[in-house]
Order: sequence, then C-alpha cells, then structure tokens
Amino acid sequence: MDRARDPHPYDALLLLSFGGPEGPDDVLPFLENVTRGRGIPRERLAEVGAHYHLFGGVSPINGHNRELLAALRSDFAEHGLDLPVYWGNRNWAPYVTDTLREIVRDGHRRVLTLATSAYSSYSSCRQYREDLAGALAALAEEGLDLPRVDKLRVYYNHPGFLETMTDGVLRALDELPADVREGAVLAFTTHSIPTAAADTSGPPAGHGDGGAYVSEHMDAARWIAEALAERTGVRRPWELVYQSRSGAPHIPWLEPDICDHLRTLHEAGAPAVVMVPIGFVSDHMEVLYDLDTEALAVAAELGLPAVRSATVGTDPRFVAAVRDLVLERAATERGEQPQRCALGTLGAGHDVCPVGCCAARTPRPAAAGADSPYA
Ligand SMILES: CC1=C(CCC(=O)O)c2cc3nc(cc4[nH]c(cc5[nH]c(cc1n2)c(C)c5CCC(=O)O)c(CCC(=O)O)c4C)C(CCC(=O)O)=C3C
Ligand SMILES: [Fe+2]
Repeated sequence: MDRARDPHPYDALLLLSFGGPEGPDDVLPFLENVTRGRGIPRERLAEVGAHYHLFGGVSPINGHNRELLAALRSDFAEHGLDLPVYWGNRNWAPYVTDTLREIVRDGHRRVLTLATSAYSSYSSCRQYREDLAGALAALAEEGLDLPRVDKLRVYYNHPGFLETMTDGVLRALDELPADVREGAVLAFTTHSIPTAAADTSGPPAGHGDGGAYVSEHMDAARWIAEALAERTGVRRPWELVYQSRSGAPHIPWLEPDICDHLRTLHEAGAPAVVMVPIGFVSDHMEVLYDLDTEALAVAAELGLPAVRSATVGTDPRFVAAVRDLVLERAATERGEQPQRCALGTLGAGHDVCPVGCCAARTPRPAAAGADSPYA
C-alpha cells in the first residue's frame, strides 16, 4: 500500500467533541451534564441557558461536527485513505460510550481520536481523555474486548490551522470600513479557564506562568500577527484576551475579558478591531453569543468598528491538516519518522501525553496517555 495513504495500524478515527442541545427541551439536561460536580453557580447556568434559548435551544456545535464528519469522509475517500470516521460527544448524544461500542461491534481494534479542541489544558485535552477512559470502563463492564485508543497531538500550530485562521483575518479586515482598516488592531480570543488550570496545563515540566495553554495561544497569535504583517505590509498591535468565563467570582480566571479589552482599546484610541477566535475550531455558542452577540454589542455601543474573523470549521485546508496528522501518527506508530508539520516556535507537540499532563483538580482515570490504565 502507498505509505502516504496508509492508516495502519489504525482502523478507525473518532471525532470527539463537546456536544450541545438540539432543541429547547434539551437545554437544561445538557447544562446539567456539563456542570455536574463542577461548582458552577445557578445564576450562571440560567444565563447560559438563555444564550441557547436565544438560538431556539439549538447549539451550533452538532451541525458543525456533522459537517466536519462529512468533510473528513469525502476528503479521505478522495485521497484513497481507507479509514472509517465516527463521532461521539461528552455531553450530548451521540455519546462517546455509544460510539465506541459501535466501533468495537464494527470490528475495529485501534482507534485514533481527534478532539475538537486544538490546545493543551484540562478542559481541552485531558477531560477528553477522561471521557475515553469512561467509555472504555463502561464497555469493559459490558464484557466487550477493549480496543486500543490513542489521541492526536494538539494541532493549534499545524499550518492547516494557522494559515486558515490567517486568511480569515484578511477577509475580516476587508469587511471593515476602508478608512479604519489600516489602523485596525487584533484581539486574539480564547476560552478563559481558571488560572490554576492554566498553570498546570501541558506536561508537568512546565511552560511557566499560564502553562502550555497560554504559551500555545501566544505562539499561535504571534505567528498569525507576523504572517499578516508580511502579507499586508502593516504591522498591527495585537493581544491575547479571554472570553466565556464561568465559575465562582472569587476564583481567578484568565483575563482580560474581551468586552473589557474592547473598552480599553477604545479609550486608547484604537480606530477598529478584528476579534480572532483562535481558541475555537468552529462557530460554537461561545462564538455566536459571547463574540457575535455580546462583544459586538459592546463595540457598537462604544462606536468602535469591530468584526469577528472566521473559525477553521470545514475549510479544506483544515480538513487536509487532519488527514496529515492521521497519516503522520500512523507512520510514527509503525516505527517510521514522518515529517511533523508545525509553525511557530514551540514545535510539534507530544503524541502521547506524559504522566501528569494537564493535571486535574480531582484525579480521574484518563485513557490515551502515559498514565492510562488501559493498554
Ligand atoms: C477551554 C474550554 C473549551 C475549549 C475546548 C473545547 O472545545 O473543548 C470549552 C469548550 C466548550 N464549552 C462549551 C459549553 C460550556 N462550557 C461550560 C463551562 C466551562 N468551559 C470551560 C472551558 C472550556 N470550554 C470551563 C473551564 C468551564 C467551567 C466548568 C468546567 O470546569 O467544566 C459550560 C457551563 C456553563 C458556563 O459556565 O458557561 C457550558 C455550557 C461548549 C459547547 C458550545 C456550544 O454549544 O456550541 C464548548 C465547545
Ligand atoms: Fe466550556
């Protein structure tokens, strides 16, 4: 077989995501699934529930995942990559346990996982490995022969991610009124997490304050800002800011918040801003509500021209990046030394999360890492 198309030893790809409600009656049970045992104040739940109800109780995330699933399947077929693609979620149907059961019943033994999050942190990486461990534990209870499950490395610095984001910013700049375009500044934005979770993100060896979560986002932002400067001849001020904070007010989370940042930019005389949602791989509710609804309303109130650039979604270059990552990992598992594409300064991330990577407050079994209790 052509090595460039050889998925061996893998026989299935699992798209692992967050899940979201599909109608008004799903909203409360979904939020209960998300927040079980996580100490989110009730007022915050009601508030977030209202965001979903504003969109008919439907999260955009499932539709985006269905589209990504279809795009991956046709890209793989087009490139002669014979690897079935499945989809399972943490918080809503199709649940990952049900999907993994189907994968096993279909006779697959080596599963590679793509999580819909590009960075290192408990919420964006380890919690997905806990989901896999939970699914494996459930299947073991049922007496099924367990498959081996691996997870793809973080992909925030893959060219197919960064170049696609960069093109999105170029399109967003074009949407700004011509007279403020030149002076527009960049606000890279991602999901806030507790500072304690940021500090322990990535391998225990450490990335300094803010851990791998902050350093990876900084590296992505810097690369995009420099690529834009090269392509447009305009060097724009930029900053990494945060959004979608939840949790109790006395617990510190990463700051500044995008809405506060817009006020700061306005006071400092910025003529316009592009919000670049580097933390999200598709237009989740956080993008549709927290940026497109809330942050754009703040900007409008200030009279600050603002636009939000695109997420990678199902851009063909992002889909091709996933194929590249799958083939790279398959080759590595076969003992070859494939090229590992990465831009920026941090290099390609680890294939296998080391012991203690993105440590959790409450230790739980996590699969697909060096500390996995499974083979
Ligand atoms: C880093 C990160 C990502 C990015 C990585 C990834 O993509 O996984 C992410 C994604 C998402 N988060 C989502 C939704 C929610 N997240 C919540 C709560 C939380 N998120 C956190 C972090 C993250 N979250 C954290 C530290 C909490 C506090 C509670 C806890 O420690 O678990 C809550 C509870 C209510 C609230 O407080 O907001 C909701 C409803 C959706 C679905 C959106 C849709 O429907 O389109 C998606 C993709
Ligand atoms: Fe979240």
